[in-house]
Amino acid sequence: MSAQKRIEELISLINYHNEKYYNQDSPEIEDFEYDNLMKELIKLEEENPELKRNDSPSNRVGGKPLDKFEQVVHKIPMLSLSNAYSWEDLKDFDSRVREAVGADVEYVVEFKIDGLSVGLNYNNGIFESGATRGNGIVGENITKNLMTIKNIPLNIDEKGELTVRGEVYISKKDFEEINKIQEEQDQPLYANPRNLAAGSLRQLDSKLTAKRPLDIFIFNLEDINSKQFKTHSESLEYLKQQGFHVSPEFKVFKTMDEIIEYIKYWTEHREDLGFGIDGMVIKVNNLAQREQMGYTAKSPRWAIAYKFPAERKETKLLDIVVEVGRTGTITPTAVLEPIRLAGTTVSRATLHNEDYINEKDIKINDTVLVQKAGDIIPQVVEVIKEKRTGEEIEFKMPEECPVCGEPTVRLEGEAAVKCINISCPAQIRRGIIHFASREAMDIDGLGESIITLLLKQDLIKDISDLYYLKKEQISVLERMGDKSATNLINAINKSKENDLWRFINGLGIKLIGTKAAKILASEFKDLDKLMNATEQELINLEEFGQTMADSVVEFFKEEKNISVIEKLKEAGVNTKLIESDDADIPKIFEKMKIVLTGTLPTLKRNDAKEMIEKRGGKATSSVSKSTSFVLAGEEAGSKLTKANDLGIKVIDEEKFLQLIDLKTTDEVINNLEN
Ligand SMILES: NC(=O)c1ccc[n+]([C@@H]2O[C@H](COP(=O)([O-])OP(=O)(O)OC[C@H]3O[C@@H](n4cnc5c(N)ncnc54)[C@H](O)[C@@H]3O)[C@@H](O)[C@H]2O)c1
Ligand SMILES: [Zn+2]
Repeated sequence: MSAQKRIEELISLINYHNEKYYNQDSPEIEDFEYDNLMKELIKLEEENPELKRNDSPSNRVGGKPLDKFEQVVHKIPMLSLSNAYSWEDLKDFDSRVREAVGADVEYVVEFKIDGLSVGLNYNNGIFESGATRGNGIVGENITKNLMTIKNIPLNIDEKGELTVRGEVYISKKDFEEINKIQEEQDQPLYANPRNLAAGSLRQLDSKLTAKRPLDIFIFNLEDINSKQFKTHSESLEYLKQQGFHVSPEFKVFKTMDEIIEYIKYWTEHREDLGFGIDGMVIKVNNLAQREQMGYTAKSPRWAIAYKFPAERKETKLLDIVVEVGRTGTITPTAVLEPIRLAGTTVSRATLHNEDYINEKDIKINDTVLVQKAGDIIPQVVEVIKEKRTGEEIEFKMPEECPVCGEPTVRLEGEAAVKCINISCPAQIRRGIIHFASREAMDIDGLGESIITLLLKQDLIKDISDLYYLKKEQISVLERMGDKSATNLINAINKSKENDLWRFINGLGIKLIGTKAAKILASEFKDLDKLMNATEQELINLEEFGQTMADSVVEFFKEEKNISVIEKLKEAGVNTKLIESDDADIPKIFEKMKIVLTGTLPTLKRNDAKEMIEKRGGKATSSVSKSTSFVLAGEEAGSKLTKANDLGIKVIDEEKFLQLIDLKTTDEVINNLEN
């Protein structure tokens, strides 16, 4: 695969996983797999700078804010942190700092709390509003939910305007307890305290948030209009006085050697803490020096996060069992002779996937080294081969789903073996929730609780059954009535008219999110055509690659999936692209690749994009020889330089608006040449 194609695919995949991790609080892959995708992308971008896209996730923070919450633009951008994994990384950081601001440097070292970042705004002594990090620029307004956290003061003495940033977290004890309840109720476990904190805080109903034992540590004063501080440590002391629950144990140091000693101490003792930390954050203390060093698009240059290595111990691997996750991934889990590790008793460890087991040559009855990393869930790192006795038994991943019995698949280029049967009981509830969700079929009133109820009462077995529900079946359910039953039936019926991309997205094909669903809908126009698409046709699509193509092909091979789709069609659910009035718009940009860059004076980026697409053009993000023209606004940056280098026509908004009124492609070309 060409570098360009792979970059495109990596961007699609990373965006997809960002969406799952940051927006749905339910990652589908392990952090280390995600980090590998990101590393591969960064490496390819470094090797091919001309292919680097402005919208690459490698220069952005986190996910995108969900529109179920009110969106807020942060007064101060909420960035991420760059990472260090070794003493050497820390020393490099130290050199960079000293090079930038001189030898006289002080650092503050703090815990890196494993939670969710929030910003809090105060004015006139009152807590006014608070938001999640979102994409760093725009976050979600979660003020009401934050008000339920008792360690967030609602009133402070400071009367000026100020913004603080902190980490909302959940204690280790509560994390373990909640996961225990999840396990008892056969619900998915939370991967780490961060996902749990995030899920709890981003509830639409703050009463639900109030039920979760959330707490907060404040770690930065972002902005204050009534005072001036010289150092970060001074500002933290001040925040303590104001009644904030400031990150404990922060300390000031002069040299990296002392910092390393301090970090070593906490590496040993972090288990004594009641809350989870996944590293230590080192920050330049002097605020003027911070300003001098500045920021990258993603993180401050004056801080770095040191991530703890995992703790390890030896034990016996008694058995390997498999579990089908809510996304269909079949994960092998090691059953261990219990040991104490990093403060908790460990009797199970994840083996990730088939390759992992093969690479490490892990067998039942082996003596293994187990580690607990930032992810909380322990893993088997290696087999102690010298301790083999000949009693070891080889393990094979199941060829059939242990829950529904359908054949399992392993997609090209993917590590996971999966059950992709959309009516597999192990994943059905989640699949239906996804189908009805806003980004998919958008069925009003069909939320998690009613879906659970319908499943419990055996009224539905898969998504197609929704369209066969009768009002009388619903109105008798708990907390439903005649009116809400009618509303629900109407909403379900209305969704039959949805455009094709919603249907495709709703199917929950692995790795196919909203964006990919839209591409598939506009390319194939008809579900039947998509169902017969070849792998090569799919790979050729923009932003697609082998892994995604494979996932689509495999999905439509599965007989169960076909029968659900047939049932949906019979119910009258639309499976064709809805060609809107856009049909009348002349396709003057047919076959053209148009790059949008910078901020346009009046048009919003998305609007310009839509105008291009409605006229048959492709709005792309990287300038190349095949670019037809560039529509540039203010601060257009590197793309503009590149277009000029390649001799590609650059136009402004005014000119663009002239083009829009033309009737034929020839007219456009003539106009561009003049
Ligand atoms: N598994 C997946 O699908 C998936 C997807 C996306 C991201 N991820 C994981 O998420 C990580 C990236 O997340 P990130 O960008 O939030 O970075 P990060 O969590 O590694 O570090 C930045 C965050 O640390 C927090 N923090 C805690 N204590 C702090 C302190 N004392 N000072 C300053 N900040 C403090 C802040 O909230 C800040 O936002 C990666 O390691 C990646 O593996 C996983
Ligand atoms: Zn199954």
